[in-house]
Amino acid sequence: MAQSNDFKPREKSDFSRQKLKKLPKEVLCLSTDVLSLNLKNNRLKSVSGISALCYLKELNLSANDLSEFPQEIEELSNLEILYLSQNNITKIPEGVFSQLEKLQFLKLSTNCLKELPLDLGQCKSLRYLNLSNNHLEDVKVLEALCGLKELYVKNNKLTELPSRLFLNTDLTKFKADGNPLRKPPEEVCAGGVKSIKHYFSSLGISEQCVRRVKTMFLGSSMAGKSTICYSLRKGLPVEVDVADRTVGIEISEVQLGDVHFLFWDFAGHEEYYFTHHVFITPQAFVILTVNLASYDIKNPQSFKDCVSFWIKNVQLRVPNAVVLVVGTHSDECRGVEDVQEKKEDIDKKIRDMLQERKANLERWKSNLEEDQNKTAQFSDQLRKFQHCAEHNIKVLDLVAMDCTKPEEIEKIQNCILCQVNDKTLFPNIEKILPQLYQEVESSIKELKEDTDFSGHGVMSFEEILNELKGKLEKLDQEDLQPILRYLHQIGIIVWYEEIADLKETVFVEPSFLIKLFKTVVRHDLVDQLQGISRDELMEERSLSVQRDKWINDLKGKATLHSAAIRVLLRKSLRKELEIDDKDFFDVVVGTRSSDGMVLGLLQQFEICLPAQLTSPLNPEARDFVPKERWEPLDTSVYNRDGACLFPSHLKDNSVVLKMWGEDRNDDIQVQVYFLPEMPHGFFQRLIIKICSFYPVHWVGKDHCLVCASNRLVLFKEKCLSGDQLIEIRCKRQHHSAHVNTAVDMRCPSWDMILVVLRRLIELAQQWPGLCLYVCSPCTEDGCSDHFAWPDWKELNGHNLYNIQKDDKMVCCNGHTHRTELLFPKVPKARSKSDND
Ligand SMILES: Nc1nc2c(ncn2[C@@H]2O[C@H](COP(=O)(O)OP(=O)(O)OP(=O)(O)O)[C@@H](O)[C@H]2O)c(=O)[nH]1
Repeated sequence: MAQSNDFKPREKSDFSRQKLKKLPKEVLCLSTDVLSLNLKNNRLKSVSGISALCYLKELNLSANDLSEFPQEIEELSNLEILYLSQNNITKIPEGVFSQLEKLQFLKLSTNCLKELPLDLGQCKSLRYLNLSNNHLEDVKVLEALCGLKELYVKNNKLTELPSRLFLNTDLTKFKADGNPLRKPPEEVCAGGVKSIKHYFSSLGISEQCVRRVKTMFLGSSMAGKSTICYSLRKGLPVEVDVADRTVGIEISEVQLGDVHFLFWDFAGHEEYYFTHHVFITPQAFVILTVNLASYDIKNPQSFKDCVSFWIKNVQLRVPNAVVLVVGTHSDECRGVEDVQEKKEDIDKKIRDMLQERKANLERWKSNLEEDQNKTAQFSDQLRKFQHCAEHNIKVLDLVAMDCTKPEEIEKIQNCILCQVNDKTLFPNIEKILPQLYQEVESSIKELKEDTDFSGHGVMSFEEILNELKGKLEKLDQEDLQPILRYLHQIGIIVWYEEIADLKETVFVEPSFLIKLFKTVVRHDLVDQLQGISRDELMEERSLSVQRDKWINDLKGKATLHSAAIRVLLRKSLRKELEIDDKDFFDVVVGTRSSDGMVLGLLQQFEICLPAQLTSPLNPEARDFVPKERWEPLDTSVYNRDGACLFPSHLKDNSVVLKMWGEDRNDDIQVQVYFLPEMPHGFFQRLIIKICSFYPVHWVGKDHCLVCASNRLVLFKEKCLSGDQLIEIRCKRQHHSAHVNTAVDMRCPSWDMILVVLRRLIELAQQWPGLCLYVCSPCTEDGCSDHFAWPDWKELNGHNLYNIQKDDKMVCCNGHTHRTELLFPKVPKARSKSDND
């Protein structure tokens, strides 16, 4: 059809979220001049007739029930943007994409694609392509797309990526996490496009195949983790002194057969759990040690402490991890039968626990499906539940052992080797690496031995480059960056290039860093403070009264003064590492006028919150409004030499409760349920995240109150009928009669609640095995009904205020609520001006 002069293209047609099962007449009767059609979030199984809309430039068919690729799309030759994500498409016929010459943006994520059509390579205009969450094994066809700028292939079955895709295109954004990649390994991909480009160009010179597995030893204190690690390293039983507790994490390298193991021995004492999850990374092999002698079949707490706590934590972080349970101290049990009985008990309880988790997820999924029939769309959430139910942790049957016998050490060694060589359990321990990567790794290991750096291994990037150049002449900065990034990912070195202050610093001895951490994050911190000598105090120009205050503030307010941190760090460096170098102390430990590296790292890991000893709280602090620029308070007025708040040390909520008062029925409330459960330390990390944002705050054990513009928002950890949740509350403003409350109800309190909610969701993403369920409870006394929040993850700030369209909502027990008290809805009068 020729375009006439008076042709005025119509803008957009929106038919999203209407539960459509087929294209309605209104769509088919649309004038053919429509340019953009949104059919997202319906239940369409086909889109017959769509080819009539031949001027379409943008078509959104995401979140529908399409199982076949709609062939008619090939006739929409003007199409530039096509969304087809979140359907069940299994195959794309050949010949469609060769017709779509103008297509620039294609989103096909979250489908069931096993392969790509060959003619996709002919879509030369494509700039953006998202193929994440499919079953693709090969993406070679994409090599031909030389104009591609962004490519996402997360969570597929890719083992190799085509080199030309990186060497011949202008790709700037690329994500491939969650693939069993060997060429390049996932750890190289994590470094970004530049690193992958460097990898492929170095691979051209020469390559090597390495078999490497990160192995994490977890379990309660005294279970025997260090004993197994040391014994495997030596090939003989090694007795560990009872007084010699692992603090933090110990890292070592061991070669067993042709597999190179990186052992991470995690401390079993509870105080250290808080930092563990950061180091529990995908694809690792987990060895869970259980002391069989102290395990008590009859006491459910015993299973909880020794087994289920650990498995649940790993599962939340790495949902498809492989766990080998090793039962130690079998020699101290009451005979063979006792060992066998305990083994069977643990194996059975683990099976039941995993089954229960699955059943719980199914239950919540059915609830959501029921809600979906009544109210809104929950496709994202349903998919997440499905994904969690399908990706189950693999827990191998318990192997009992006596760590004091050489033959038992050999037995466990063979068992570990046998498991990692099982391709069904570990499909990708093999990695292809350029020769240069291996050479740099070996040279860094040699450097560690060098006396100049031994002990701390803190080096600048320049120093490393200069040192290595002595051995590898051609190595330059461009080579070293991606290789260090890779070595950081596999845990051989630590390099936080994203933290401005640490960009130039490389820790070639990761255990040094962990030793520094353990000085501050430890169970006996009060004892440590008490043990500070007079000389050590003098060095910090402090008196013993100050030390008493440090102890009192730690006990009473969970706050550790920066001066105390410096004293403890210096002491630990001198004692454990025999380092006594003032310049080094100043950089690592810090001074009265500048924070050292350790403080920066503790904050980076969200372990503590910078606190002020005499903080000028300002309840009038400017308000946060989504999408608007927000400036924090002028922090220059703060006393620089402050303190750190460790929320995990807090014992009660009295400070918070004093400020907040009683909960009231008319508080605006949102509840976020954690399924299957809340990760350890989640609430404390949320406190740190939120309080870094709202400088006026009060913190308690499991309550936290933040304030801005005289409005208070409380969030607290709760447990209701066995389900764990975080409740976010804001007191309603009470107005005099003449004020239009409806207008004021789009109050900043919702904005503040949403800030907390967004940060919470952001944090939860660090635990891929975690599902969240967000709802507003019915606030009538005694009513347990609630209103589930629909899929809102993808909604932008503006739409968030309109997630429910009706003015009133009624719970299943007949209680009516104004929608704006349940969801952040813009009242009509206000929404218009907002839109303007
Ligand atoms: N008799 C006997 N003793 C064992 C066995 N395994 C470990 N031990 C001893 O138990 C004690 C604790 O072992 P560790 O290896 O230090 O325990 P851990 O799990 O590393 O403990 P944390 O460092 O607190 O996390 C040590 O004295 C070991 O020698 C065993 O199978 N039999």
